[in-house]
Amino acid sequence: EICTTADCTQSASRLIENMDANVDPCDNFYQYACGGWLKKNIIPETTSRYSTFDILRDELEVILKGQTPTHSRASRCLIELRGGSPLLDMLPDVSEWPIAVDNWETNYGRTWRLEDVIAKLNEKYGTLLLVNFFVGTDDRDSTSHIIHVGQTSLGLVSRDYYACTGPYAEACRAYEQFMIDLAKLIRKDRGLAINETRIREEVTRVIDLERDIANATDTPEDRNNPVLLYNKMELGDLNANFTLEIESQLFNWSYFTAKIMNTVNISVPDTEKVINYSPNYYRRLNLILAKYTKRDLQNYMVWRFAMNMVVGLSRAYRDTRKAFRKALSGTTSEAAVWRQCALYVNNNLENAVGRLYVQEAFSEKSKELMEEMIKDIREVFISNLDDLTWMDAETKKAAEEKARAIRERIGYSDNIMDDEYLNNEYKDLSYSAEEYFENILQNLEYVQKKRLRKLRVKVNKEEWVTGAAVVNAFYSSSKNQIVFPAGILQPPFFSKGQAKSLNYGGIGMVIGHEITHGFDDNGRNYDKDGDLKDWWTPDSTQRFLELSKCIVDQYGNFSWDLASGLHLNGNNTLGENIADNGGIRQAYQAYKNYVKQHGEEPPLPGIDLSHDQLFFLNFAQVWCGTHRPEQAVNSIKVDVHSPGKFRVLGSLQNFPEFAKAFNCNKSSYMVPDNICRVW
Ligand SMILES: CCCCC[C@H](S)C(=O)N[C@@H](Cc1ccccc1)C(=O)N[C@@H](C)C(=O)O
Ligand SMILES: [Zn+2]
Repeated sequence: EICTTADCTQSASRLIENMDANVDPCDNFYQYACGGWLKKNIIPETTSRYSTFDILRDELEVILKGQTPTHSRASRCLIELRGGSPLLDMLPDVSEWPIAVDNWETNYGRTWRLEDVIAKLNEKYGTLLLVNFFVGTDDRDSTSHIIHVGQTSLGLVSRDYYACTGPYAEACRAYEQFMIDLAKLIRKDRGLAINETRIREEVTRVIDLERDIANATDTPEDRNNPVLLYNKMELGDLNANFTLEIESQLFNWSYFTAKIMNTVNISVPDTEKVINYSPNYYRRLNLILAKYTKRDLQNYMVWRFAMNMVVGLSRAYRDTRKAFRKALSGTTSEAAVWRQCALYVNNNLENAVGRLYVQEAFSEKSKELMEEMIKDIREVFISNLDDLTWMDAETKKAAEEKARAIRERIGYSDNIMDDEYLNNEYKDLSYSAEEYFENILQNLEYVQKKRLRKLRVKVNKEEWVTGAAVVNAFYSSSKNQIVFPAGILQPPFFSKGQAKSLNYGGIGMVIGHEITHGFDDNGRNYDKDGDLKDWWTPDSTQRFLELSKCIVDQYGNFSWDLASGLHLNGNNTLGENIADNGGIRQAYQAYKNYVKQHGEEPPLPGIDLSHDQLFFLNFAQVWCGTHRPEQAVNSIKVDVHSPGKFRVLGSLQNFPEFAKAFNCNKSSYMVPDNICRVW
């Protein structure tokens, strides 16, 4: 008989609302699953992407709003009253922004050193520029931390934007105008003359410099093999082999490292081992530096810092960024203040916020249900190894060991419920209601110092890689750990009262996704202890690469209308696509096992679909959503995930059980001639 509980009724109505039953599921399952959602939902002006996922995150912010003191009106007024002064007052600390001050050469240029500025921006402002110096887990010794130097991030999010043509033209124009407007506004506030021509000239040099830097960076495709990235050397070798020279001043790596690590009382000898993630970038960078002056470099670096800080200042300063934000995300208005605050506080005080969220919204019962599902799906992954004709027995054995070694984290870390632990975590922080901007600076320094201090400390494998109030799930290759924060343990992914078909199509698929990450093009390079060690036979590696190529090509063939027809990057999204393809298979088989053991579930009211079909429908509806065109171009360049629509189409095209569940015939779009399968 039909299930008429509240959970069944609610989930049935949600499924019916979101779908478009007039579409043939075998023609376009995404349109079939989400047609109703797409008709009813318009992207709000304040968001760049709007989907089931984003709505869950918005709802989470509402819960946080209820749990945290609302943002006082007074402090909003104070932010307006203070104008740009909090930023202007700290610029001298980073040797000033030449374009927005007079006599820079006299007051700063003479004693200026590249190492000093990069180091200060790093250790005090958590801004990693030009030389990306950071302390992280040693890929080949996951119990230790080690210094890394990598390539810089870019103001225009991806190196491709610097072509400044086609879909990138407006972003470049807006980026340049943003810098001009900010420089003029600061000079005006400082009562300095504004020579528009001179400002434009200097801004052009900064853009040219950053374009050269962008072209010096390795592409994401060249950085997806962790084995090739792992270049271990001594700190002293950096001086010998990676010369950086600016106006005939040699960059001293030892002096630079000391400048940063002295601030956390850690001495680093020249014999210290470091990892250089991007040797080629540093070789190319030196050639570029020869073309520019100290002033250009300083203009560039302070700009990259200031451009991110205007959001914490008055309206006039925030407005300089509007056109740039529109060009990169498509939004035409800022998110509501309380949402900005909820998001900021969640990102900066994740354990305090996580506790409030868990107390309000998480039920302990979820934990044991999740443990059972993880057990089921882990077993399915392992038993599926037997079917893989492409992997030899030796490699299969190692794969099984790694799969069994995966540790799980569900809901939240017990630490956050421990008052002493939490008070200790925040003991060095002291905020003031009148100094919003300084509070932000305090957080930047706090987080950065915490990271730098880890160098001489062992990796804590028990530490969670995420807060609890997060609608997402994670895999950590160095911890060989899968994590399901409380935020994702809710409908449509999961609810103890909803049908198992929906739970397996929702969170079940997520569980499979995270487990499969341990075996994707990146994760497969790490062994069961999270160390970069090859546990594959050459033959199995060869076969893995061939089968992955099928997925690279399949997703690379998808052209995205919202991104003016740009094709997905099958390489940059490979890991997530392999994870999706594994996840859907494992979750489905786990569901079939469940039914075999416990019998068919009662049908849902008002929707005459089998539970096999409901499994796929719920999986697909997680991805109902749409993007603003600017955001689509942005995400196709930087997001490691394929857009939701293609995550649904790609993974279901590769899974014959889907076609069977919907009786799709061989000629339909959802049943391609050849399918890809890795796990
Ligand atoms: C920088 C990357 C951060 C997220 C990476 C993890 S593995 C991830 O991909 N999580 C999945 C969770 C998931 C899986 C299957 C189905 C639904 C949801 C994910 O897709 N995360 C999206 C929302 C994201 O991080 O953008
Ligand atoms: Zn993932």
